[in-house]
Formats: sequence, structure tokens, C-alpha cells
Amino acid sequence: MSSQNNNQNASLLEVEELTMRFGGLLAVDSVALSIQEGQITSIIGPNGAGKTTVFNCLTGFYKPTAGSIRFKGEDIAGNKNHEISRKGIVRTFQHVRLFKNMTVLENLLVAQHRHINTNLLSGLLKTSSYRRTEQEALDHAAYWLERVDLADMANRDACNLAYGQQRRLEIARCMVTRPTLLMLDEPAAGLNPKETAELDELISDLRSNHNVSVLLIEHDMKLVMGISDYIYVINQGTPLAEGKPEDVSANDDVIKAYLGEA
Ligand SMILES: Nc1ncnc2c1ncn2[C@@H]1O[C@H](COP(=O)(O)OP(=O)(O)OP(=O)(O)O)[C@@H](O)[C@H]1O
Repeated sequence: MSSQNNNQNASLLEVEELTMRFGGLLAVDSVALSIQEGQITSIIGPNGAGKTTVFNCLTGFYKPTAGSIRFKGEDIAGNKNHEISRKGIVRTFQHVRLFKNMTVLENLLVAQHRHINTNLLSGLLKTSSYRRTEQEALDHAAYWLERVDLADMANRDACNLAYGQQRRLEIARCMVTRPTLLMLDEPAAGLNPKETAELDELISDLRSNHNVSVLLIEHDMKLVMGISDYIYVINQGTPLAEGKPEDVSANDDVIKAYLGEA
């Protein structure tokens, strides 16, 4: 895959020759990605193609066997997950990972505390700067609860939300940390058509109005083709095709390897 695409935006993330081996299994083999600022980029491919492994390498859950990952020009390959999230790359997971026994609001406050790294002593003493930070965190959480249409649910335990609401809360939990790049791993999995349409609207709104670029793994082709600016296709760990949605959906190799399966 070439690392060039046709848009005019600045490059945010440049991945070259990304390779991840698990023992004898080459799960990701020389994958290249070029993620442009302000765009929605998707990675698609059949089950087991290596998509989540790419995500795990980009976000520091796995140390890649080889390859370079440059975020805003800085090499971050092999950095730890918390270092990468502080730099502005945050993600959701294929299976919802919330603090299920905390309220919706608490989930958003914890996410911010982890990110801000609040000082224990100032917390114990409740200094004015600590109180100000707490108030800002509350205001910011309230803002994002409105955006994802969960303001009425703020005091519910996260485990009592409907599945689509949990998915939206996960996105809000990422957004309260003010990311530059939001990575979503199969956000539409398990959603009904109405929830998927709401998700589509939400992701588009994030890109258009909240200054975040999005990298998406998704099997729902209607969503992917409708929302993506650029798409990478991988198959059995290797790059198969890339391009705008109309080019990818018309690509014979892609149809054979992936779309033809649907
Ligand atoms: N930690 C690991 N140890 C060993 N093998 C792994 C590990 N993680 C992933 N794999 C293997 O790597 C390959 C790619 O898996 P991955 O989950 O990245 O695919 P995927 O494209 O995300 O699939 P899906 O669409 O089904 O989620 C698979 O063969 C998987 O079994």
C-alpha cells in the first residue's frame, strides 16, 4: 500500500511496514497507513485479517515486531498505551469496556482524572485549583453527555444502559480526554439499524465539529461506505487495496476477498 492518498489535508499518522508476529503467525505483514487530519479513515477486511492487531500496535497494547508509526512526526512505535493516549490517540474496543458499576457521569470523570493526573495532596486538601479542576471536569462531562444524548442517564449505573447507549458512552469517554485521533473498533457491532444511524451521525459530527480525526474498523459496509473519506483493506495481514469508498467498493480483489462474502 502506498502511504499517499489524494486529499489535501495534513498527515496526522504515518504507518510504514507495520508487522506483528505471534510465534509462527504473521498477523500483520507490512501494512502502511496514512491518516489525514480531519478525515474519517476506515480499515476493513475479513474476520482475522489483522485489523484489531493493527489497532493494538498503534495504541501501545502490542509492541510491533517491525515498522514505524509516526504521530505528528514523532515515532511512537513501542510506546506504552498511557503515553500514546496522553499524546492524543484514544480508542474504544470491540467489546464494550466501561466501569459497569459506576454511573455514566463517574465513567466520564474517571477518564478525565486518568488523563489529567490529578495530584493526591491537592485532592486531600481540596485546594482551590483542585476544586476548579473538578468543576471543569464536571462541566466537560456534562457537555459530552449532551453531545451523545445521555444527559438524562448521568446518574444511572453504566450496566443499566441499553447497548447502543453504552457504545455512545464509550465514545464520550474518549472525547472527554480531548483526543486528536479517535480510534473505534467495530462501534456498530450489535447495534440495531436505528442505533447504527445515530452512531453514523455522531461520528460525522465529531469529525465535522469537534476537531477530531477518526480511524474506524467496521464490518457494517453501509456505514463504512457512507462515512469514510478513505479506506484501507487488509486480508490475511497484508494490504489488499486502498482508496475512496467508490474505488474500494468497485475493486475486484476486494469484492472477491471481502464484500463478496457478505
Ligand atoms: N495476542 C495474540 N496472540 C496470538 N494470536 C493473535 C493475538 N491477537 C490476534 N491474534 C491472531 O492474529 C490474527 C488477526 O487477528 P485480529 O483480531 O487482528 O483480526 P481482525 O481483522 O481484527 O478480525 P475480526 O474482524 O474478526 O475482529 C488472527 O489469526 C488472530 O487469531
